Amino acid sequence: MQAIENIQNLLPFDGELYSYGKIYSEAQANANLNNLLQNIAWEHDQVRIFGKTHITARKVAWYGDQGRTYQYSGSVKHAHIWTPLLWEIKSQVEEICQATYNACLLNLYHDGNESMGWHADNERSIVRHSSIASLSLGSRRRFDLKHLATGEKRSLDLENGQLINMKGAIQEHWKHALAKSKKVTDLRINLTFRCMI
Ligand SMILES: O=C(O)CCC(=O)C(=O)O
Ligand SMILES: [Fe+2]
Repeated sequence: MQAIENIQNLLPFDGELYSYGKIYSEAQANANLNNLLQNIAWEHDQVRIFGKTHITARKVAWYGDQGRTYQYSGSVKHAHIWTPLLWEIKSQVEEICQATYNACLLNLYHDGNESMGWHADNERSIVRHSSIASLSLGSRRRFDLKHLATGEKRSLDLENGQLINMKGAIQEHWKHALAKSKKVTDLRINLTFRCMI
């Protein structure tokens, strides 16, 4: 893990993106992945595209502070209460990113066929310009960013145990996506810690 002073913004303008590198050893990252596979209430997501509801192959889960519901993607999400491990990871991520979070969206990609399309996390239910910390566990996958106005692109290979942090105006000016990959045959879990209104 790098000291916070050494961390550089990876975006050229209009927002902030930081990578803290791998915050867990390979063994610890694998142990966390296995724990989350077992103990998270995974379910398939529903997304509406051009008015039609689709069930995603990717699985998701919402966790957060007790009794909270969140407006997200046009529906109300009831958050499960933090598991002991999620709470521990949240505390570690808060310390590294110097921010506090009250919710976590988890995504489970079974292999490289499963992906996430271009989007910004710019819902009104997210505190404006707040930090969204994103922890990767499992298979290495490519994370792409594209500036809305200029088309400027950036890409990062996200490793097992790597933590990144999106902040400031990034969600207003950049979209991001998790690319498909034919080469990836194993699973990946991603955790995004968020500050919801
Ligand atoms: O899996 C990833 O790295 C991306 C997840 C993401 O963009 C999101 O949950 O909003
Ligand atoms: Fe996102």
